Amino acid sequence: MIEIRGLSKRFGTKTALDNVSFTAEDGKVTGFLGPNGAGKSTTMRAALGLIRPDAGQALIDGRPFAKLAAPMAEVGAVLDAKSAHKGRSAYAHLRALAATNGIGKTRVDDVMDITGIASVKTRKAGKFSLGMSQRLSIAAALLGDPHNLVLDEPINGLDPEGVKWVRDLCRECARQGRAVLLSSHLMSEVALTADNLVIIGRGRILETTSVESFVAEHSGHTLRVITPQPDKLHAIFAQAPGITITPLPRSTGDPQQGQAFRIAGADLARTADVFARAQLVVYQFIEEQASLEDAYMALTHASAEYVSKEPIR
Ligand SMILES: Nc1ncnc2c1ncn2[C@@H]1O[C@H](COP(=O)(O)OP(=O)(O)OP(=O)(O)O)[C@@H](O)[C@H]1O
Repeated sequence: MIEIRGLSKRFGTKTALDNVSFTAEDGKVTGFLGPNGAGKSTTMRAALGLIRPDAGQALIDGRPFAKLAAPMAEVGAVLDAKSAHKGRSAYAHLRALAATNGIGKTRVDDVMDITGIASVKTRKAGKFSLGMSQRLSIAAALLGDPHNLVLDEPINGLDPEGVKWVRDLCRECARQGRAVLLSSHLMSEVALTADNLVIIGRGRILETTSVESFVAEHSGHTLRVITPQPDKLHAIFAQAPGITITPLPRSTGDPQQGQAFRIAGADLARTADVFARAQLVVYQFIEEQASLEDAYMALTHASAEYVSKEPIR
């Protein structure tokens, strides 16, 4: 179990973490999501004792990293895929790590098999593609057969087969009872892999929830309507509890006249019937599948540090 308790960290005048707390439970994959610069890596580095927080603490199975008796057996980490010595072969890199941590040769062979890099064991790490480097980092993380895994954007650079492999590996590790903390900035990826979600923006926790709850809350159908009679539209649903009407910005291809709205909580056929009986004029009426990515973007947009303001010209 990885417990993050009230972590705060400033770099100069920059607040990287502001009272961050959450738990990555045993037997679960915890997706750690946030836009660039949100504080994911800083939190993970603090959990691994690489950064000293200004306040709060991070505990691995109840103890700070510095107090772990056999760190590689307790927590394995992928922080930087390209951290291996460029001039060393993959095997020599893993062998050196194993030797300094009292881990035998057979485990080196095991993790090379698990991560699919046995056939390139003699190749220098500097010649590895980003995807192969990710596999090598994961092999190093697994060396000590750790009870906890901290994986910072492990799918970066992987091809679809590699992405699926990381997903299956995370699921299998959780099934074996390990705590897996997996960072990403892609909701679509995390939703397929994680049990729980921790969403962070500008160093603050925005939401901690389960994937199941997030999906149930955000992936429903909504209706999009464009009407020149917005007052009439509001009047139709004025007495309808559970139905919300939100004005939408105009999209490319929308009719020139009328105002666009999203209607949540209403059924397509019944709404069409109500519109017909009320003689509401509509220029467009469609059912949309709200995407998880949209919900996540809406949640984090206000706290995104790097947002493009201009379209590409
Ligand atoms: N060593 C450092 N010195 C100064 N500022 C730092 C340092 N490390 C991180 N920061 C700043 O702290 C904030 C959080 O950074 P962090 O790397 O934790 O974000 P992240 O969520 O991992 O982002 P990304 O997805 O881009 O990796 C950012 O504004 C970053 O610029």
